Amino acid sequence: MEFLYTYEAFKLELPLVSPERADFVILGVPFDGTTSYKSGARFGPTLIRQATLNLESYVLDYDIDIADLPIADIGDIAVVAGDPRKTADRVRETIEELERVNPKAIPVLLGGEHSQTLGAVEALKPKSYVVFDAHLDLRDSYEDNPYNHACVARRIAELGIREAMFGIRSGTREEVEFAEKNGIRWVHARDYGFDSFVDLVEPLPEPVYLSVDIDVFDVSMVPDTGTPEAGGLRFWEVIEAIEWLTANKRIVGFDIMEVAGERLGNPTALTAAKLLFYFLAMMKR
Ligand SMILES: N=C(N)NCCCCNCCCN
Ligand SMILES: [Mn+2]
Ligand SMILES: [Mn+2]
Repeated sequence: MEFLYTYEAFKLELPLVSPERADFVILGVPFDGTTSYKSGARFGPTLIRQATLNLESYVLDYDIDIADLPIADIGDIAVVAGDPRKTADRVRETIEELERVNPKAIPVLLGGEHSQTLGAVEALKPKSYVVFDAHLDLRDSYEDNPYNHACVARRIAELGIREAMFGIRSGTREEVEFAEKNGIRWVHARDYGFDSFVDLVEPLPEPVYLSVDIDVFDVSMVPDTGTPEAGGLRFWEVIEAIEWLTANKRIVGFDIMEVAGERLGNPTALTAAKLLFYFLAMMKR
């Protein structure tokens, strides 16, 4: 099928099916318009897909071969350079197009700036937003733009969607106060543990949208991202949490955002690719 705003990208090197028949639909969002520190998010989708070439499709832990799963790759969103709102509208419209032909498909976004998660959430209308991120992303506006990547959780909260955040280690006093006033619960990276994850996520209503800003991981693992932060989570901490989530909550959408860089095979992309394969496998466990 044809989507209005996507173009053919370098696709995932797995046996692929059409979006009508897929359980999972990969969508690249190469938007890089509001990055405040390190640029290169426009290469995120390509970097992640290319990094998957290094991986076995068989995931040892679950005895699942993701080459056996019905996965589609519908390419990348044609971005409106410099306009995160217009680009996120295209993300929303693309996912709405997909919902019309296959309402059961789970969109999997590869990004690209975190600002673009808003478009996916607007289309999918989850009741809860679970996010791994170094940053609160609760600013009302940043660099004069309310659709900046640093505001995405604020815009999502304003839709009445419940939120829980993990791996946080950066924010402003205003963001902390906004979270407090609006019942947004978050766990500092220093305090993070599996039990804290279950405590916060268990009471959340379904369905859930799951977002991983790649900068949640320690900067040593993910140096190629827009706003890297020391003191992050380890790979298996995030995997164990998502294992619980996929086993216990209905997930309607997933993304891995803020992957950047200009060198193929960079550690950030390798981390994102591994996370992608684990997510797909654990959804079918
Ligand atoms: N959500 C985010 N990624 N936020 C990052 C904000 C960048 C803070 N710069 C601080 C600059 C101080 N001079
Ligand atoms: Mn972040
Ligand atoms: Mn973020």
